[in-house]
Amino acid sequence: MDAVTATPAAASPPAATRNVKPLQIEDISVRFGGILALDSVSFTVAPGTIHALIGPNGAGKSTCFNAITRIYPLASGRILLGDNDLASVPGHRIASLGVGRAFQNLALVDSATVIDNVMLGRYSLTKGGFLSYAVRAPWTMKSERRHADRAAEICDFLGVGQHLHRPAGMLSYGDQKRVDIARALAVEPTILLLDEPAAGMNASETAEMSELIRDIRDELGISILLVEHDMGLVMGIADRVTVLDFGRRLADDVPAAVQKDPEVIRAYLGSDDDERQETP
Ligand SMILES: Nc1ncnc2c1ncn2[C@@H]1O[C@H](COP(=O)(O)OP(=O)(O)OP(=O)(O)O)[C@@H](O)[C@H]1O
Repeated sequence: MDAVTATPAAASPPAATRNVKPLQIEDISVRFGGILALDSVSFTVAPGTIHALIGPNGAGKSTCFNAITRIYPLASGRILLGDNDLASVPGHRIASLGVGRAFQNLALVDSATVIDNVMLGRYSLTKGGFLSYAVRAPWTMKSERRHADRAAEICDFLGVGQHLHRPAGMLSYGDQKRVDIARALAVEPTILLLDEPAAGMNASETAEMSELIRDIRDELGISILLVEHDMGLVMGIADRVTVLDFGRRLADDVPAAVQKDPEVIRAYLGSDDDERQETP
């Protein structure tokens, strides 16, 4: 669907069931040698909202996700989740601060069961971490039961509760996507980063994914930052949209306004000599 013709979302009030804080991206820049992949980008994900980050190929969307999760260092700027400056904590602590991330290329262990994959996301919440569970230290058994129950509950919520003891690799692609989101939700995040959740899906799977993303916002009350090329999905569910182009912020507004923005239309449609065209 074209960026300009997708149907805007009906206004829906953000839920507030957890202690959800704003994610503030303040003037961040990321550099790869001579390439400025992000150039002083700012935007705020308001608590309990679905916020889409869109832009043509190479605009800097994945770089932004990787900066938030500390995979890439910032050249400058700040990323605040509530009072916590994410840039000042080690990468492995990001999940425990409340940031969950589901990946475009699924981050599942195919041969492990669904429940074990989701439990992998859970270890960031445990005192002894993965190792004490791996060696089955006695003090971990009771808490493992509790965490497994919660992991199963999350799988039920995502509609994959019937597959708990099947190897993840045996599930359909759509169900594997759900398990990957369950793994991200297992850290009990206050913000969930979703990287192209509808990639590779047909129209009915995409509609189900839209529903699921709405449910996560409305029923869990957490914020969602979404990178997605399917403009039908984005304009249908996002409360707010930030548009990047060549590493710069081009627009930041409600979907209906972004769709009419001439700069955004130009970035997506390109000019006659622009090779970056894509059909969102
Ligand atoms: N690890 C890296 N090393 C060098 N350059 C990189 C690296 N990651 C991204 N880039 C460059 O940074 C720019 C932004 O890339 P990025 O992957 O963030 O764009 P994107 O908006 O996610 O694109 P797409 O929609 O195609 O995934 C591009 O010029 C890209 O080539």
